[in-house]
Amino acid sequence: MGQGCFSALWRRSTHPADPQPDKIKDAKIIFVVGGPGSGKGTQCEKVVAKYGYTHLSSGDLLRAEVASGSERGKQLQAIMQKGELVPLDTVLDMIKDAMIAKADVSKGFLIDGYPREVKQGEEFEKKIGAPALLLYVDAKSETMVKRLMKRGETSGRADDNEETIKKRLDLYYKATEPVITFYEGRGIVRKINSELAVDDVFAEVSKAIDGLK
Ligand SMILES: Nc1ncnc2c1ncn2[C@H]1C[C@H](O)[C@@H](COP(=O)(O)OP(=O)(O)O)O1
Ligand SMILES: [Mg+2]
Repeated sequence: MGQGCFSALWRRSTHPADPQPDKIKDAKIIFVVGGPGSGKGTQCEKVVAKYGYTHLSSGDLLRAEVASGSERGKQLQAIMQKGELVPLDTVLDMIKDAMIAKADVSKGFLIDGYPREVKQGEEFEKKIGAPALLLYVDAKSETMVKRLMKRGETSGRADDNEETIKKRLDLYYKATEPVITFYEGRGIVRKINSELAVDDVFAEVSKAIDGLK
């Protein structure tokens, strides 16, 4: 998406009188939650191909915004360079803008990498809507480390190195696992065994999505 388009959406979606956000009010929303390297992105790609959902990865959105050189990207980069957390509202507004942009063509939305903590889930529901399903992509921490180290050989991602991987895993167990417990209370969590081969994992994912209709 060009940055001109993005900033236009940014202005529109934050205007209180604008009808645009209504377009996503009834959208089918799936949260995809799992540790780094558990296979979220891999499964989301397959869901896009089979079901026509739109895949929105919060990390990809942030990285794309930085790469675009836009004003918002520059602000994000400055925050990230200082080693500070990107504000919750910024990530959420980016997701919301991307959802509005795709509302007419999408069968539903896969929200990957968000919420990272319970508070983010609550804010999402206030500003956008409630998820119909939470796919809990579950792999052992040894498996995640192994996959990330391998991904790091080609991903070019600065965070795919042993030291950062440990930190990301710690944060995942501390902050993100409570998200799963929170939504278990609502009965929308489907646990997916991501230790299996990609296609076998996808068979479980498909069953969970088919169960939505
Ligand atoms: N079921 C599976 N079996 C083996 N490798 C897998 C796998 N699912 C994903 N991978 C590989 C692909 C990537 O190189 C790496 C991390 O996957 P990913 O989809 O990028 O994870 P995430 O988006 O959860 O961080 O592991
Ligand atoms: Mg990913």
